[in-house]
Amino acid sequence: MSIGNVIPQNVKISKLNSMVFKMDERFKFKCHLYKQKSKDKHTKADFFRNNLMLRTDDFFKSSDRQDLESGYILRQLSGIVDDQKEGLNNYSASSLRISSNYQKSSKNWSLSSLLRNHKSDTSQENIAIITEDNLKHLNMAFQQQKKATVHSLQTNDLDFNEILFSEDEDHVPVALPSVQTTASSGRPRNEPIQKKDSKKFEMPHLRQEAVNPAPKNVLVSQVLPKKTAPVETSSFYPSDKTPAFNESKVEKVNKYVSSKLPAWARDQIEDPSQLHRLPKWKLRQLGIDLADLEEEQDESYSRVRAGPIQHSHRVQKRKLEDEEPLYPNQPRGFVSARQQKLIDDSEKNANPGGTKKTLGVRRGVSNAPFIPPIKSALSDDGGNRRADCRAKNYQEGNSGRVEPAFIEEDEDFDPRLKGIDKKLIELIKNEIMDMKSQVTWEDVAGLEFAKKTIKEIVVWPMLRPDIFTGLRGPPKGLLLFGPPGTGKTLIGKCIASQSKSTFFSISASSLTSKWVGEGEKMVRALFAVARVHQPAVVFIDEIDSLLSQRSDSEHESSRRIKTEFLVQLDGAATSSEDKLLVIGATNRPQELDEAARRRLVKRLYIPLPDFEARRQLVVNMMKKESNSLSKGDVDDISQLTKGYSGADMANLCREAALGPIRSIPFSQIENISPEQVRPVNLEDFKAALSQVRASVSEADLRGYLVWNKSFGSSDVVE
Ligand SMILES: Nc1ncnc2c1ncn2[C@@H]1O[C@H](COP(=O)(O)OP(=O)(O)OP(=O)(O)O)[C@@H](O)[C@H]1O
Repeated sequence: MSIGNVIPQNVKISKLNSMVFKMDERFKFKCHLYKQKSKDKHTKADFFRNNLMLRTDDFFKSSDRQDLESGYILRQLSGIVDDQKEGLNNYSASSLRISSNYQKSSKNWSLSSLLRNHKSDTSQENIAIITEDNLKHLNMAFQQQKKATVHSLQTNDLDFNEILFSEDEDHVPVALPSVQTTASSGRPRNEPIQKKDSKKFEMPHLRQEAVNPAPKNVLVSQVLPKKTAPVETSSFYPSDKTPAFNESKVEKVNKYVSSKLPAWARDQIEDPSQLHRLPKWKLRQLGIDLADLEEEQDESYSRVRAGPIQHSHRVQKRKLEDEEPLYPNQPRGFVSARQQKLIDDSEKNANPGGTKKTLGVRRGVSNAPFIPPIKSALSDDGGNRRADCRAKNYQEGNSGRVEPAFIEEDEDFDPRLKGIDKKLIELIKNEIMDMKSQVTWEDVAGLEFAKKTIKEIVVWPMLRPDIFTGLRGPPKGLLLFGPPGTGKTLIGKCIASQSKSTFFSISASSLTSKWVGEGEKMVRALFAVARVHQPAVVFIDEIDSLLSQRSDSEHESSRRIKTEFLVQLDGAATSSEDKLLVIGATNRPQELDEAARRRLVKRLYIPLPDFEARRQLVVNMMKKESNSLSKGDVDDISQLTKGYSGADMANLCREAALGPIRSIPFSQIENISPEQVRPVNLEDFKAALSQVRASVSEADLRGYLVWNKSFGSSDVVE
């Protein structure tokens, strides 16, 4: 009787399809599992063969089998075994070819698609390749193979290590005996195949197994040692190795595998305590991935300990150091896609410290001890190279900037920069001011109170950190506010060159970025780099544009920058040990956010220069120029320039210095020597006064005075 006879001819494909689905819930479930879990084609082919084997087994055992089911199984068998090119009969090397013959990996793997693929084969001729006799014969051979396997396992002929610890993923296909195909033998299709003994049915590649008869692709029950004949644990491990996990881990794996086993496979398990010995590829066929268990454990571990990156670390460590696998069947060197992703992520983030991204908390910043800028006893006894370096700079009269080579070396190892983009670090480092031109306190005309206060809170604590401790500790923020051109930036430059600290000159625009999210990263990077280079001063000109009052209408990104700045300036995780001073300069103090105002503890009014300051300004500026100004002339100029800012005074001096040039006839300009140019005199200043006016209005000044009265740190005599 041919197979064609057992398939009702009047059943339409769609009907057949739905009937098969109804009848075969188990297979459907496995297909589903398979689709979920399996990624590679090897598994697909193995899975298909395994299911086919199970089905064939059931088919022959079942007394009340349905004709339809029989027909379906036989159709599959006929396709797989007898396909002219890639059937099992012609199976050569690649197991993938079998599966790809029937199912492209991109397509859904289901019975319905299998049936669809066979639509064209519904003719009796095509599906009746195998006769019932053939199938009986197949079953017989199959049973023989099964028996041989079980026998091998029981008698320990089999090398358990090879089965259980095999890293070879290229499985031998199921031990179905081959049958003669029309193509290979030219035998009429519905003619029964002659009975042959199982040896003769062996496929070429299976013949090699005679040396080691273990079929690698066997049923669960075949792989598991029998309860009655337990295998010594020691035989599962190479003698010089101990099991990679302890007893509790074995239990966990057993429990996990047992819980994940499909019902049909669970029925076949004879000894659940040996489930951990199943090879990984076998587990994968069953839709179980031990990496999931590992991850579950790691997640619970990391919840208690350090955070999720710990896991990837462990995986990475295992990969790099080739340490013992977490479970016995895990092949060395094999890393699952999920594990690889975690490794890649952790490498990408370059965050081996495992510091967790937290909101409002300084990343990975330790409470680093303060490093004094001058050579101290601490550095003498090998305490700190940076202190030595800074002390060297100090002694040599260099600016506060540390040697670039040293910075490089230092940063490579500084954990405070971990997790911060290297490009941002570079950008910030470019903002470090190298004060080649020294600015002294004498260059700043007037502003005595401001200078004294700044010396107190900036320069001295940097030079003598041992004295300025506790309550005497310097503030973290200083605000210089006042009319434009009064010397706020100049004071910043002076601090940079006088305090022997690393000076970062930052403008609000360099901290903002068109890329959303980059701004706060810049702020974070700024503070991290500054902490690495402490003692450090961060000078932010026009700070009002960065820390203006927060409002509902403003853009989310600028709001985040502000928040990050405030947190970095004085947040939960900022350390009081940090020698970091932020100096903000603004001529719009009333626009500052109140939280920022609070953090900028010292708020110094930098007023317009008074009479004495204007005098000093004129003297300072004119000393480089040839002039004929008497003391009285300078007093007159100072008197006439009331309300002028420092910048206005500088402009006035420049304008006055052009007076002698203007007095030279145009025809002589080309030939005149510098010595022949007359000196600057009072008349030039008087002429210049009509050109250069005060830039600050009375109304503006009143505004500053009011704000200073409310929030300023100094009293100004009006
Ligand atoms: N007190 C001062 N002593 C000496 N020079 C001064 C003083 N004030 C202003 N100047 C001169 O004015 C120029 C501009 O000053 P500076 O840039 O420091 O002003 P500012 O207060 O920062 O102005 P803005 O608020 O507009 O930024 C300086 O280069 C300097 O030449």
